[in-house]
Amino acid sequence: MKIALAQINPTIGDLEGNVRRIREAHEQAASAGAEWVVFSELALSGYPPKDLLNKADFLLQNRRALDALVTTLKGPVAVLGHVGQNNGPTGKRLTNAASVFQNGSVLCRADKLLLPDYDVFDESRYFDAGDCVQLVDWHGLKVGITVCEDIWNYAGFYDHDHYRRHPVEELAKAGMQALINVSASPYRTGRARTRQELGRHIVKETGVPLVLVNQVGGNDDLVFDGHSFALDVQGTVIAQAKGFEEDLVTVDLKTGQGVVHAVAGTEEEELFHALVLGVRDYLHKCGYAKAVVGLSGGIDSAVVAVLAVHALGADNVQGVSMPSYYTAPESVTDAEKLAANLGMIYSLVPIRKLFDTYKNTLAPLLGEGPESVTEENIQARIRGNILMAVSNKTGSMVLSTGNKSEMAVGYCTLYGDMAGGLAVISDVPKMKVYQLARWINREREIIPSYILERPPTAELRPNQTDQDSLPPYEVLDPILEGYIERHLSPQQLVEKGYDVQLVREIIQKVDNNEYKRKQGAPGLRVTSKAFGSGRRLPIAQRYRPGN
Ligand SMILES: Nc1ncnc2c1ncn2[C@@H]1O[C@H](COP(=O)(O)OP(=O)(O)OC[C@H]2O[C@@H]([n+]3cccc(C(=O)O)c3)[C@H](O)[C@@H]2O)[C@@H](O)[C@H]1O
Ligand SMILES: Nc1ncnc2c1ncn2[C@@H]1O[C@H](COP(=O)(O)OP(=O)(O)OP(=O)(O)O)[C@@H](O)[C@H]1O
Ligand SMILES: NC(=O)CC[C@H](N)C(=O)O
Repeated sequence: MKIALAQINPTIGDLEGNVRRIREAHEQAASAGAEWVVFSELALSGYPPKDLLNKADFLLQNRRALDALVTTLKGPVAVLGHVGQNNGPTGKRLTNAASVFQNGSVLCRADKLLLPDYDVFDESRYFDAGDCVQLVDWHGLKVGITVCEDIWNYAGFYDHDHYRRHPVEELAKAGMQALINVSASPYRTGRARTRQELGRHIVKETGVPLVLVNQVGGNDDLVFDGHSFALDVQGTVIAQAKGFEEDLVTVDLKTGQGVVHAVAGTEEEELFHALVLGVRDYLHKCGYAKAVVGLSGGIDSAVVAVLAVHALGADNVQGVSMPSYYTAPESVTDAEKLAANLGMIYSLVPIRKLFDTYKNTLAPLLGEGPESVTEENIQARIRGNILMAVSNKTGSMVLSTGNKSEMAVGYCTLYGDMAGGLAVISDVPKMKVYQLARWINREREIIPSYILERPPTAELRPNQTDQDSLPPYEVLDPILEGYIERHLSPQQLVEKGYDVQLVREIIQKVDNNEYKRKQGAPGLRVTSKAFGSGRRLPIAQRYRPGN
């Protein structure tokens, strides 16, 4: 049985474009001699379609597109993820389905049995779970068809431990001889490895080969890394699609002969590709080709500029240096050097005069007295305003540069440096930003070395450094990771050796700044818990953790 793993990058709601991609991949697979072509979860609509599923016309378009594919695709069997719609009084709403069809006949439709509702997933808001597992008989070979989460609850291996069903075990009991899984499993650090570990666990326990086809591409905050694969019964990788790009690989389940691409180097390399794909797809899928970013001469904007240039091309990225009174000369020269190294567009717009005008204009309102956070924020907001003006005039999108550590504690200005369409590194803690920068510079200096060496500073008042307001990032980041990603209590953090007062202060800052993050641009999710759709907290609330 020769199978093609069709790893396509669908755009949510672009039925026409997605159908075209599906047809092209099907043709390519047929030319490569495949008998089956497997696509990813909800490949037809793109994953996740969210409340589009509440629109009758969207569902109609989906149904028509599916019908057209079922009736017109000739040749190999297709396994396609799509919205399951039920004609007649079945009592069901929609399902998250994978249909198996060939030359006009539907051989089976597997409705997803386990609907994830944790973190960024919200599936039972839209879908009903399927009733039973599905096996297709292919010339005597019983092939189990599953949809993503269906395989993530198997013999002690799970993402979420509240499901009562174990679809893989049910399939094994029903005599399954090969397992297919259509997935939309988003990237986070190490995820591709975890997926394969799960796969190896399944094939070893069940004794059947596994083919898993994952979506690739960015859809809003989520980045799908692809990395589709097939494993034989020993757990050997017999097909491996590339990471972070469309791909089609074939494998013969009988002989174990398949295309195996080398994947994933270091964690930093993977993160870099995930962020580049996230930026490219967010902008392109929103209809933007160009981006603009404020270049402060600091590490965050430098890394964002590098990512943007890789995602969009140097000619499509503009960096703007906007020095104020407190900007060190090196900040401007380094911004210029960085732009030159990247070959991107560079502009210099000093903001001193604008800042003076603001202060003079506001003096009657704000009174005399020393400068404070108010003036710090005015500078950040002048810069945000300038970047948005460039965006409006040139049709580019502003990329905001705040990292996860700052977003966590609110060390950022609303409508200032938080202005922008996409928060590129808002799920990357500051220490990781440095790691990424060192990886970027691994062969030659792209980010000027002084940017990596200087103490981090917002340069919004004389001689300011981040450490005037925050503990060193080496201390801050692990506390944030414990609190946000691992849900540790203050007491558990203290038991890890952190100062009790410090832990309390940091947690309070995180909790108090929910309002800022709610108003911030969407950010690319690259960890197990990002700010955004997977972390929903009330804003006006008074809960404080006990011990
Ligand atoms: N619950 C709530 N719901 C909605 N809005 C709420 C709110 N609580 C306060 N607010 C509003 O938010 C305002 C305070 O927020 P905001 O104006 O942003 O300013 P704020 O948080 O007071 O100050 C920003 C801090 O970030 C630092 N910063 C700025 C820029 C860049 C960097 C960097 O290193 O990258 C650091 C800056 O030095 C300063 O210490 C309040 O005046 C109020 O208007
Ligand atoms: N002088 C400047 N010129 C252009 N943009 C600036 C300037 N200062 C700040 N910005 C913009 O505001 C963002 C917030 O930067 P700031 O220097 O306040 O703190 P940061 O978090 O340390 O960021 P970075 O590491 O990029 O400096 C910057 O990333 C940049 O996009
Ligand atoms: N689409 C899904 O069912 C995704 C859930 C799955 N456990 C994952 O993240 O890989």
